[in-house]
Amino acid sequence: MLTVDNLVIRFPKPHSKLIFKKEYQTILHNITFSVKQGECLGILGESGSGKSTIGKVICGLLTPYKGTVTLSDTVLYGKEKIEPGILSVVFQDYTTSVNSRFTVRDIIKESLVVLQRRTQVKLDFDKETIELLELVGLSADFINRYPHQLSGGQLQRVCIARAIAVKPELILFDEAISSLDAHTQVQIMDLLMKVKAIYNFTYIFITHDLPSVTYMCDRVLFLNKGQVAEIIPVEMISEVRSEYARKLLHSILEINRE
Ligand SMILES: Nc1ncnc2c1ncn2[C@@H]1O[C@H](COP(=O)(O)OP(=O)(O)OP(=O)(O)O)[C@@H](O)[C@H]1O
Repeated sequence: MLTVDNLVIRFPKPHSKLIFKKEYQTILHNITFSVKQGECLGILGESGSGKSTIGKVICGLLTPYKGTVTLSDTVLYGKEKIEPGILSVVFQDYTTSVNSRFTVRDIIKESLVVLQRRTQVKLDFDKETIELLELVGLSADFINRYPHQLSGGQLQRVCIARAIAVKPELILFDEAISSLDAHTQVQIMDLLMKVKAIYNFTYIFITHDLPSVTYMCDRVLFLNKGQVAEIIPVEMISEVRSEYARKLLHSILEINRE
């Protein structure tokens, strides 16, 4: 289970007029939510609302000014060290999230090495990689390919295989399917649902996209200017109470209609 409690993130203002003191801009204001084991939480909000900043805190790229993030009884950013491989991230920009000089074998092996170290069980890397490739819908012969020899959808499948390979507690998807075409998006969402059912993974799904939230998520968190406007089960999404969530849903539906 992931628990985010009273998270505050602030950044120094770039053009502060103060000379001896830094001025700060608060980006996330006392964010509190939790995600149960096996649950998928969608984070929906306008551009600049702070969605990716929440993701960056959870995956350790940013340290909170205040608040705590706890994953399976481990306080991230506390004195305890995060166990490597406890969480995985899949970003939108799959081209820059892999080393272009690595083959698919090398990309996935990085995760398998972490898993081997954690479990102290010797792995047959090629066998595990081929199984993972098959799980994400790619045949064994992809193992020797380089990123430039793959389509966007295929490369994102490799990134998903890499994320799964460490058997993490939680996988964070930050706009992970947004740049794929509609058909590939549906295929990848089906794949993610299948993988989640097999491993009972916990997912956080950051997106602008309402249909993917309703398709994938159990609950949705509406983020407005760095504040939680509302958290609601997906099947009750048409009954949102906060003005922000109502307006956001309305504007998304209008755009989709056009
Ligand atoms: N390192 C940083 N320094 C200063 N400001 C930052 C930094 N990172 C993000 N911000 C600001 O924090 C705010 C939230 O950014 P964030 O990327 O989390 O938004 P988002 O909801 O993910 O947007 P999008 O959907 O466009 O990706 C933005 O105003 C952004 O300019």
